[in-house]
Amino acid sequence: MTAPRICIFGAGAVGSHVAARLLHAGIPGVAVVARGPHLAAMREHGLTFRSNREEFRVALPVATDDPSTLPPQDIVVVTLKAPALPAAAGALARLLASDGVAVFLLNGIPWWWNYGLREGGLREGGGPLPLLDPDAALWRQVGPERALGGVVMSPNEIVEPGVVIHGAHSRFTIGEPDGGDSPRARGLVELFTGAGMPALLSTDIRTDIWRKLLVNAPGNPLAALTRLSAKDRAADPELAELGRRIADEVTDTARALGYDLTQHGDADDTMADSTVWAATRSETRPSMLQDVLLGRSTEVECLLGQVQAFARERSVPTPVIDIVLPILRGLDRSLRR
Ligand SMILES: NC(=O)C1=CN([C@@H]2O[C@H](COP(=O)(O)OP(=O)(O)OC[C@H]3O[C@@H](n4cnc5c(N)ncnc54)[C@H](OP(=O)(O)O)[C@@H]3O)[C@@H](O)[C@H]2O)C=CC1
Ligand SMILES: CC(C)(CO)C(=O)C(=O)O
Repeated sequence: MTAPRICIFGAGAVGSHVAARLLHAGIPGVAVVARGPHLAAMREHGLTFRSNREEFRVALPVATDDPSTLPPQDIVVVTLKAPALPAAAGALARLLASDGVAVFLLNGIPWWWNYGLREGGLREGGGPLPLLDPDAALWRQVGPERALGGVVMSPNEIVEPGVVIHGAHSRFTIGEPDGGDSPRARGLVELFTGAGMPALLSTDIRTDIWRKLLVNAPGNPLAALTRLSAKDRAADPELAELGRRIADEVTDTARALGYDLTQHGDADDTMADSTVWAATRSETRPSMLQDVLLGRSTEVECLLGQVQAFARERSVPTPVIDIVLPILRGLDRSLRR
């Protein structure tokens, strides 16, 4: 049997971590789609992975900014930021083999949310979410049936072109939108685990997504708006309280949709670990703060905008999100200019 073709699409912080681990583990058939100075540095010097426990460098056999030069891929690990996804829909659709699968390793509510809903969700059988997939390009071209959901618990940052630093332990949670235990989801979990990236198969990926949102919906916007680390925000009682209130509004919204975030989810131990380091220990800059510092657009809609949209559909009050969201949208607009 030939090795599957695996492509990391959007190798920035998280994607470079994944690519480095797969290549370091000797997994064949790994290609990387990246761009700009990071791509140039990786091509010239390889990709350096650094954490407080280890440092290694891998050569990239195939690295390009033009996915159309790659053969059809069996597995595409998508690590773009959410605002970059719609524009990449056509390239992603062409890159995937007809029976290929794309795992979306992103924070926040994903574009495929309304696919494979079992119960308790919004608009069962509904289609694309306008805030996340405005022209339905992802829904129509990639197709939610080729998507797997992912939750990333792994702080990473590109500190210079060609170098990714990793701030604490990692956990990747992967699941089918319909909660099924499929060979393709299981295969991905085995691939990640075998390459030294602890991974879990989730049979309830939406609950796991909501639970990670409890970290990101308060943490990323407040980090982006204040430019403070998680540790410094946790030390400020007013910011900590604001964060708690956003998390409560996320919990209320999830509950109204049928997701009980007080129950243990598939990735619960991960959440416990994450909450500890995200809230108290971490000096790592959350991904949205990295975006602001680099002058890039932010993941405002998948982290807060869609939560507010869900809340409004279910008449859940979100007074704090209603204030923070327009400010964050304003910041986002200023960065897009
Ligand atoms: N970083 C972190 O610690 C964590 C991030 N996450 C989540 O993971 C997801 C990925 O985040 P992260 O890795 O930080 O994001 P990054 O911005 O670091 O990585 C995305 C990469 O994709 C590149 N890119 C964008 N469009 C294209 C394109 N068309 N072709 C080729 N390359 C492209 C970007 O390049 P350019 O820089 O030029 O735009 C960037 O290098 C997000 O949803 C984030 O919230 C989750 C947990 C932790
Ligand atoms: C949990 C955290 C904050 C890890 O850095 C993250 O998910 C992010 O940076 O987006």
